[in-house]
Amino acid sequence: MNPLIELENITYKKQDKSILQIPEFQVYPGEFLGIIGPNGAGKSTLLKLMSFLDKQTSGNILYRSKLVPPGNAPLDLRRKFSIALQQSLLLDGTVFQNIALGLKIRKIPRKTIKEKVELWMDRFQISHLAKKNTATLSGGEAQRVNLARAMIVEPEILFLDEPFSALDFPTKIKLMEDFKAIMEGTGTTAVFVSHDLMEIHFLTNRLAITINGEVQQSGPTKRVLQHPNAAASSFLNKWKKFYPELSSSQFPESKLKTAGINL
Ligand SMILES: Nc1ncnc2c1ncn2[C@@H]1O[C@H](COP(=O)(O)OP(=O)(O)OP(=O)(O)O)[C@@H](O)[C@H]1O
Repeated sequence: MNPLIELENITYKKQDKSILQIPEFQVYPGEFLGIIGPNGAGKSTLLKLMSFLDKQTSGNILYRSKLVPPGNAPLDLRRKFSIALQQSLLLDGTVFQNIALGLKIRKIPRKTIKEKVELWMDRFQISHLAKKNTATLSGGEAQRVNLARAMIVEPEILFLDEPFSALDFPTKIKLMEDFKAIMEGTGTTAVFVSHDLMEIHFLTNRLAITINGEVQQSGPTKRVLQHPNAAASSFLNKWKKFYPELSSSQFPESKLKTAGINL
């Protein structure tokens, strides 16, 4: 399968400090790719480069095998992507208006916008909030609006930077379950930066462990978690206090089930 995005010999530096060095990395169609690693490892920077929000210092990024001019990705390409961050960054206005935004910018007819907003509010179970001002939403509601707003434009890739990390545990679990079902239903490719192994295990089917600006290991999520290399182990070891079974060959599905997550 041809990758959607390919990174070749990427470096990223700030004030002469090397932040990323990635000889090669790919995002494949239909996958839910997780990127995990310690603070400052370069996860968000990697996501910004792949979504063309920032420009690499050297190296090439290809989209569907075509070289994208560094720092100059065309608008029609950038419009193929959606991004959802930890802070939902909703505009003042109603839930309906916020979700409609991307379609309005694309000059979609009003009737189609209404139908699509209703569909996506239904999928994210927020139809009852349509007329509410976004300033009055709970954290979980706001993140549902944020994700609906990102998905309504039917992106080729959805980039997610810790969208669940500010939510309390029961809110997070319910949203992740609903979100997973939506993503499986649409088959949208996703790239998901997270600190949280539970989120990664629940949502992703491929995983890249990033440490000190390098992708230390990547592969199918369960395989990477069950058979981490030496560098990945040093990061994953910190999770042992939450998931002691991680040190054995069996990843702790029982623990997640106890936490209310069905795999
Ligand atoms: N614009 C910038 N100027 C200077 N340093 C930067 C800049 N952007 C990122 N960095 C540095 O690059 C490194 C990687 O940052 P990045 O935010 O990508 O890491 P991260 O893995 O996403 O971290 P976290 O998990 O804490 O969010 C950090 O040391 C950060 O301080």
